[in-house]
Amino acid sequence: MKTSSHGVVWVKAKSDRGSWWPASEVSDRNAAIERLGELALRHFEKRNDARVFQYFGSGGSYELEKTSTACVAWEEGLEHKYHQMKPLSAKRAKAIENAFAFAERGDLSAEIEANVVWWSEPLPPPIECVEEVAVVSRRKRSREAEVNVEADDVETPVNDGDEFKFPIAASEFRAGVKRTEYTPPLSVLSMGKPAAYERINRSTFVSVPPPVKMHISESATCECKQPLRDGGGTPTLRNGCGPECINRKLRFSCDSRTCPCGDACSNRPLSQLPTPKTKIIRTENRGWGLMLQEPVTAGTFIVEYTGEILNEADVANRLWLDKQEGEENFYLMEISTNYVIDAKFKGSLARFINSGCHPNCETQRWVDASTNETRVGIFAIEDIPAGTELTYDYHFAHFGDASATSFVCMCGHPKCRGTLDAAKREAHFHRRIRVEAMLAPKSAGPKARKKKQYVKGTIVDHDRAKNRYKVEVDASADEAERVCIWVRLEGEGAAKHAWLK
Ligand SMILES: C[S@@+](CC[C@H](N)C(=O)[O-])C[C@H]1O[C@@H](n2cnc3c(N)ncnc32)[C@H](O)[C@@H]1O
Repeated sequence: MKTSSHGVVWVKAKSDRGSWWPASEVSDRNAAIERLGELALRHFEKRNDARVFQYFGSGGSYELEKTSTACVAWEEGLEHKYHQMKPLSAKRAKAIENAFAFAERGDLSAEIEANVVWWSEPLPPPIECVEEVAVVSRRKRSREAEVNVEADDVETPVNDGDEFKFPIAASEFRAGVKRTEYTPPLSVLSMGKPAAYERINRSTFVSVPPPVKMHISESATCECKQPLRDGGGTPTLRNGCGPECINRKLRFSCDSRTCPCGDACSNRPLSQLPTPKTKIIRTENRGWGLMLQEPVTAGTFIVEYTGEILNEADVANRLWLDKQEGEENFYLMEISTNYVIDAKFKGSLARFINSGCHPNCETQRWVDASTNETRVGIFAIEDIPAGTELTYDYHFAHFGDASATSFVCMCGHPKCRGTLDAAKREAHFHRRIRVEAMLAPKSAGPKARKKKQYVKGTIVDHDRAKNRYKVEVDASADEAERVCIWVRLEGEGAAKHAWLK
């Protein structure tokens, strides 16, 4: 196991309000300035004494610091630095996660020399090592093995009083605790509870006019029959408007004023439906998440996605503010351009559900028959056991500036497509395919004739203009390098292909 973390340092820059950040010093100052472009030139052309750092977790950009920057080796005084990091922002947590993963790889001198800038974006390939988490108190230094810390409840902070929980320094890893693929135990870096927000059961209309009840003659009414009543003449169950209800089939929730099933109607507006028990948890690398606490079957309604309803202009304003504040979590759900639900300040537990490439839930749009209001519900798409984290596919659209948030998907599924970006996801990004192509085996030499053959590979790019997909072909035994081919999958000239599981 490599324990050296050569090259990773803690940096305390004046510009960062005096807190420590993990970074790596860059040896080729000129190359860094060139990468940063004009802005850096203007700042630093007169400052030959400036040291150049690349901050972890900063999205790949360099930051050049003046000599006032304090800098210590990664291993030194870690405990002390963590104390200074309270409260830990999501951005810094990500930076530390990246630095840990980077430090674990050992000697970085070659990469630093070559001015490699890969470490801020996707994590480096995992390496096998021992994972241990320490609990350190300011007064007495005790250590406990602790792997999955989760917030017990939103009301109870993970961290209490003087205790700070953090992953121990690379050099302190001890053998025989737990063998696993290295994933930095970020959950324990999170102290406290999710940022404050107001829990609301129904969306509030901020920049869109609130819905008004329509005249009953206009509301969509189903043709269901009143369900059977018990002896007293009162419906005992909400068993009206079942799967055959035309409103339900069209995803309209019935209008209680006109529904033939009356009180027995089960096709109510989302906010009136029963929901299973859930709990907020701290995930390893995607911030907070929502876990199911009781099993549900496929099709079960989980929770309504509520928030403040905004128009396009207000969304743009809020995004601008988010960018100024370095906000990394986005809670926007777009119904249409001028009708966006923002759950950042007000919302339901649905705001904690993360995106997944192999999700167990989906979003469904339902229209309230009495007001025509569109509401969004999260529904299970498979039977989900208790204790499972809930996920749905965000199909994340770039709201405004694409650089405002990270689009790297960290759902952790073996077939993760690596991105939250809807455009890439819809373009079959990272899907496995078997496709017919003209290729020559490499071992046959450069003059070998190409022949039609089926190859397996992964979609890595999409050329929208030409509607072609780039497939990275799996390297066969006689090929040292991977080959990429462009293929058309739809329309004229489409290659024969099949999607692989
Ligand atoms: C609606 S919030 C979900 C709750 C959020 N994790 C939190 O801590 O509040 C959406 C944000 O969660 C993060 N997120 C959700 N799913 C993710 C995923 N699969 N990979 C990486 N980040 C994810 C992103 O920062 C995204 O902007």
